[in-house]
Amino acid sequence: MNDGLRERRVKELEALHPEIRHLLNRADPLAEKLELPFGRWLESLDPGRLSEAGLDAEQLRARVEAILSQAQASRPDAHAALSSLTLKGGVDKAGKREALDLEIKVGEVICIVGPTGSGKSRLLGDIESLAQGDSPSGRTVLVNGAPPDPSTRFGSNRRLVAQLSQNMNFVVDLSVLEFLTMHAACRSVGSPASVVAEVIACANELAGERFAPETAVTQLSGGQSRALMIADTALLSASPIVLIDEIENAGIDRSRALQLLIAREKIVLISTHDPILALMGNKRIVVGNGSVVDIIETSYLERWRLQELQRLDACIMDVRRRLREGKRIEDVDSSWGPPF
Ligand SMILES: Nc1ncnc2c1ncn2[C@@H]1O[C@H](COP(=O)(O)OP(=O)(O)OP(=O)(O)O)[C@@H](O)[C@H]1O
Repeated sequence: MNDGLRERRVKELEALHPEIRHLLNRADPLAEKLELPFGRWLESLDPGRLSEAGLDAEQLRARVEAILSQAQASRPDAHAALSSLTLKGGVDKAGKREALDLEIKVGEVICIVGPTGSGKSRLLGDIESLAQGDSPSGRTVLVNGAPPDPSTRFGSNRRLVAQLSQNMNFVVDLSVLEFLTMHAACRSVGSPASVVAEVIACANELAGERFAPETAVTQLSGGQSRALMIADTALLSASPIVLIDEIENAGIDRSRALQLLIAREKIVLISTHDPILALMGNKRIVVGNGSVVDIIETSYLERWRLQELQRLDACIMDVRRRLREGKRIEDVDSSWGPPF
């Protein structure tokens, strides 16, 4: 154990992270020994009691050290140095060379489009694993123009990339408030209560139906969990690269979700079949037969068209809301124009 940890008072350690408090309490109810340095506290533990709790002193020390180093790695400044991501071509499904050399800068939003089965998720997977020619596509991903070091790729703190996959299933038995408070504590954010409140407010803005802070995360609907994870990623995650595999269902306000992520100076890559999302990026990567076949910059005229599409989308969202509320739609706003 390093001297710094040995000398730190138990009181200080347990205040740093909820999991440490939980762990130390399991080993020994803390009240009387809070002022002890951690090293002395470990020596004072009753081995019988420890083994009843399914622990031993060495395991306890290692776990505390791991939690502290994870919290350190996920601090906002841990990846402050990321400036670009470069994708270098591999081969398509037929083994033909892929002509790809794309540098993506922080702040850019890149959409990935292409038919079903064309390789959109594979491309996201390559970025998630920071592939080095060792995935089925043979692509290489560079961070700041160079191959990432193995600790970034394989370390337990691979926080460079956050991936929001299509299925979000919670397994922990916590309320939304407890879950987010724990995440805020792991990230050591300043004013955690207000950040947590902001995440909940944002998630409720994105989700079709509202949920309360006391709702158990396992009780959230698909759309609500997705909205919660998007808001959490935008406001609480330290990862500067965010990968999103489709924001599909349940009436999530997709435009607002993307705006939330764009505002955070991250690199965002989103695989989508949705025309509005596809046009919201700075560029779109077109994938076919397992390789990138084109990279298209969103033009001024396309952005203009996007506004039209967003107007139509707002109409559809409004109809959806009305129908869900059991209302009729004969009296909808006539300014909707041609579709009605
Ligand atoms: N370059 C490649 N070389 C070999 N296999 C590939 C390559 N690209 C994609 N694949 C494989 O092709 C299959 C379909 O790809 P993927 O799931 O990425 O498609 P998709 O575009 O995301 O599909 P969907 O739109 O239906 O989600 C996967 O098994 C994937 O691993």
